[in-house]
Amino acid sequence: MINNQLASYEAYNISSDSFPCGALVTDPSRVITYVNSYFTNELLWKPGELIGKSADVILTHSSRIFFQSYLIPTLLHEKICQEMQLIIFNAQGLRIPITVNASLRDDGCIYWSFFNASKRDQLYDELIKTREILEQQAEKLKLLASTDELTELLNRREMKYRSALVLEQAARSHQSVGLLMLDIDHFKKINDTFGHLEGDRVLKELGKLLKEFCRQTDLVSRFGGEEFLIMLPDTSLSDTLVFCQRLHKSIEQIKVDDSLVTVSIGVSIGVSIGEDKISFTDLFTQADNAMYKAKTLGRNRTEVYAAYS
Ligand SMILES: Nc1nc2c(ncn2[C@@H]2O[C@H](COP(=O)(O)OP(=O)(O)OP(=O)(O)O)[C@@H](O)[C@H]2O)c(=O)[nH]1
Repeated sequence: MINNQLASYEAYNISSDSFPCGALVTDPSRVITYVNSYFTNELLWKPGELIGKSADVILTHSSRIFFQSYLIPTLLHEKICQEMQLIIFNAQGLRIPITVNASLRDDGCIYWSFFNASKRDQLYDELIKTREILEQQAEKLKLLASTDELTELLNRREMKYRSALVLEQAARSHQSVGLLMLDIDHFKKINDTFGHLEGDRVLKELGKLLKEFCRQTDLVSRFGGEEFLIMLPDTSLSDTLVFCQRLHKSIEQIKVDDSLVTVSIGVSIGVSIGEDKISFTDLFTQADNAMYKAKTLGRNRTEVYAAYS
């Protein structure tokens, strides 16, 4: 039966040279005793450069360490190891990633099969790159979903969400929270006089100023057209009012001009203070009422919600 099979292999001229992988045998001293023609055809080694040499000649430094410290002990113990990853050199010193299967025979010789894994590594690289791109896109989408495009401040939805969390935390730790509703005065006139593009520039500049003016822990948002909402965690009424006075001074520095007129920006601010457990909607309504009071009383000023004034 076996003789018949060998005969049929011979008929097809099959030998280990026919397989599209490297075949290599090492003796008990890890000296190479056989390589198939894959090493010549694909890896450009001449058989004379390998036969009689230690297997170390084809291994990179780190693969040699892995070979000695893991592969050989595993083979001695299990007699077989599969799908191990190594890097070998071709005859020109090029590093080739390979997958190795090996079995240890009773005579101490090890039979190795080497599969070129360059394509698999390329695929891994492509997958890693794709994952990085997707992560960056997800990050951008997250930012777009939570920020206002023009000013890059938090948008209305994100502000509501984060403010509610801050209020919950403040109620637990019995801290007061300042909420400021800030509305640019006569913004329609700015648009009408200087154009919408200039109006947009003012919104952007104010957004930048607010971001720089506030602490990292404050929440700063563009809540609507020319309305900004700011939440100051752990801030009392008196500290909030000091903050507002400084803010008015700072905002006055923003100018709009054309060749004929120069105008300073003014804002009306409404303040409410969350001391006990209060919902975002209630605190917001209070600040909004106070802001309308500031408008009514002449603009470019801060008013506090009636309960505190
Ligand atoms: N350039 C620009 N203008 C905007 C934007 N969003 C809203 N506006 C304008 O802001 C103006 C707001 O006008 P009003 O609500 O009358 O308020 P105001 O002129 O500021 O007057 P007071 O608030 O009473 O001081 C309108 O002209 C809107 O078109 C924006 O994104 N860009």
